[in-house]
Amino acid sequence: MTPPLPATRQPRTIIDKIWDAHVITEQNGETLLYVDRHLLHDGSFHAFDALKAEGRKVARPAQAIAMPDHYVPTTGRRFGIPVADYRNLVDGLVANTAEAGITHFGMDDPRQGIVHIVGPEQGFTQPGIVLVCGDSHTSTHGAMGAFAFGIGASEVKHVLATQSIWQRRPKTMRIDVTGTLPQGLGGKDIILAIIGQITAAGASGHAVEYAGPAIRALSMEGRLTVCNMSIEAGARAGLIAPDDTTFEYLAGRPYAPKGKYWDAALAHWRSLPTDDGAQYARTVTVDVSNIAPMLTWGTSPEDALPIDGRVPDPATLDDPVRRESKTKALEYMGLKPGTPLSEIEVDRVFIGSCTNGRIEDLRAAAAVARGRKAKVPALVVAGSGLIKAQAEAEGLDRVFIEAGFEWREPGCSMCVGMNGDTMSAGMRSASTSNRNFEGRQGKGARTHLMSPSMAAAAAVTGHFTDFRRLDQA
Ligand SMILES: CC(C)[C@H](C(=O)O)[C@@H](O)C(=O)O
Ligand code: SF4
Repeated sequence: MTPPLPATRQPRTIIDKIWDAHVITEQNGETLLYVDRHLLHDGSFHAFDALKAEGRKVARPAQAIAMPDHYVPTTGRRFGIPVADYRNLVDGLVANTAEAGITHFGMDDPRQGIVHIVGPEQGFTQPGIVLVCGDSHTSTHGAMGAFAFGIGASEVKHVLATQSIWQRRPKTMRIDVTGTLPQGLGGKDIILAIIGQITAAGASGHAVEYAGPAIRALSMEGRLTVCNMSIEAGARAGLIAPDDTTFEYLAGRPYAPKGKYWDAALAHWRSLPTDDGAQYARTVTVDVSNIAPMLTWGTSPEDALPIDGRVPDPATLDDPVRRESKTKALEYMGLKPGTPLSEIEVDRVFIGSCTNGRIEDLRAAAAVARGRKAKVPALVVAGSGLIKAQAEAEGLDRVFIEAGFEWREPGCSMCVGMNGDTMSAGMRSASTSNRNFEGRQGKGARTHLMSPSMAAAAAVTGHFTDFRRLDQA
């Protein structure tokens, strides 16, 4: 009889491979994982305060980068931050990182932006690494083949002090995205279709690998959008095996390895994809060949439908708990069952965030805005200073400004409104961000999630519109 293969020779998923390579020790069902890279933002002050209170120091400052994103103003930056509370947080990050010797991209540094945009952009995010950040959308970085997840403030302190973190091994789940995505649709449509199908709790407790032809065909930007919203399906992390798209994106970026180190890294990265025959706890298939541009109607990202749909009727739901929660959602959203989505009017448009604030997103929105005029106030907020500069070099800022859109400085902005970019109660937005929870963009504000093309189409028509049929709208 042939002896069984040792554990490390069994076919493994990419998730298992990265996990196994980072185990330091195990205790009571938990694993101490080595952390390769750590991202810090202006909400990290609790962790620095706690570290100081314990008289401890940052163990590996070279393995972190920091930047303000949540609290930075998107206008009038050269006058500083007028609100003292926000200013103190942004200044606090400057002081904490200077003391620890951590690289910091300040508000006037062109590299500043949303952490989840800047990590990949700088090549700080790489395949095969464990990357953490005190922010739920850290799953974004999984698009480059990293095992990346959000952590809480006390865990941020632990990582600062030890460069390691205690974790329970997540269950693995594969989401196969099959079919050919219709022309003009992108990562946002895919992830909204996935969450619409599996629900906001569909991946709870799992680390998800997105696979299949529709994922392989996506650009790096589109993949980042998909992985960004893993957390909105309840996943602990979401990742995509690295391939030539990943390597081409990474080559030459400031933190990417160079010369012989690049060659060695590439050989390692090519060994990461899931082995044939590897087992996942769960597998789900989502076919995207026939989807139309997707948007949400309710207060959960799972409330997603194609633009040719109608507001659903909760009365038709069998489960009383869901019936009640969806009825409440419609009440909050001020919508009636049966209303065609394309007849819903909007008051505000937000194009930006770590979901859709990348150059490809701005190009897609500009293609719709070009030669048209915004009917409602629309904000365009690049995900980083470098993306803003690139967009300006391509003349996209002129396209937006001529169409009556506002062209702002980089940050989280109206995705969460922590910097004051909010809208008032009862207002309705078309937003390229990732969360449509009650109050997300201001108390009583109503958020509809969609792609940049769809948000721009809403801006120029004043209602939700299939951007592919704009000439008939
Ligand atoms: C403020 C921050 C910690 C929060 C997060 O964890 O995601 C924010 O980025 C969000 O998107 O809600
Ligand atoms: S852009 Fe939005 S989702 Fe992303 S980190 Fe900022 S607040 Fe969170």
